[in-house]
Amino acid sequence: MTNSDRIIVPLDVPDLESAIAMLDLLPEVNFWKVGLELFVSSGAEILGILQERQKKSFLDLKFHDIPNTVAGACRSASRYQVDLLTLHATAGRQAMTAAKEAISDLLSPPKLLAITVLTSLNARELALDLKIPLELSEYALNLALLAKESGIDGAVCSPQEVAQLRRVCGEDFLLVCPGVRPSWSIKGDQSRVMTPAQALKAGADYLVIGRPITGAEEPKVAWAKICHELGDI
Ligand SMILES: O=C(O)c1cc(=O)[nH]c(=O)n1[C@@H]1O[C@H](COP(=O)(O)O)[C@@H](O)[C@H]1O
Repeated sequence: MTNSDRIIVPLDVPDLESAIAMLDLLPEVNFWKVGLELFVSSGAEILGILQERQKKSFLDLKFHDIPNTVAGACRSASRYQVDLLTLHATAGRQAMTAAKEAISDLLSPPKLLAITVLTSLNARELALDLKIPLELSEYALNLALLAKESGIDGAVCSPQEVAQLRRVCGEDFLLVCPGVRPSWSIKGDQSRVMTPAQALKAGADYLVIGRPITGAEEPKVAWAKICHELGDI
């Protein structure tokens, strides 16, 4: 796999037409993420389009509910044949175990990823607003280990925690990092960031890179620049 195959680009757009326009603009991208904005506005149609175009897909709906509801949602989402699917680790052990169990009899179930600590949060918010009494990195590690123990395939974490998670959770645990910013792009609402090269070097399997590409004046140029920085082009 080349480094550019490790980049997942989110289709964070308000409607299906904009999503298709983005796919047409960036045929080089092989892995796309469909999140709340597009799924809530336009439903599952985009997932069929990605399949027709032989692209890999990540359905990022971040389920967070009681075990029965999370399990049912994962089972329902699996009908779209996506490669990756997210739920929150803070839903707890029972919800994660039930989610895994709910898709265990399927022929090609999606890999389940647990959200640890959102990359937009900083240590101050975690301590003062959310009243979490642990260091941010320790909290992220605890959530990742809980996910692993519950049979979840991997975690979503910031690049700033990925080296530690890789060390403790092992090579087989899938680690996907948003919060990735090339040196030439702005952070926006992301808080715990690293560059694409740093994030891969730290041990990420996949990077989620959105606005630095999709919000660029010329998305194709931004994509090529990132691939070049990763040594691909
Ligand atoms: O689950 C995610 O993908 C996710 C988790 C997280 O902690 N932080 C995070 O930014 N994301 C998603 O990753 C993408 C990041 O987009 P950009 O900030 O535009 O690069 C968005 O689609 C977010 O929904």
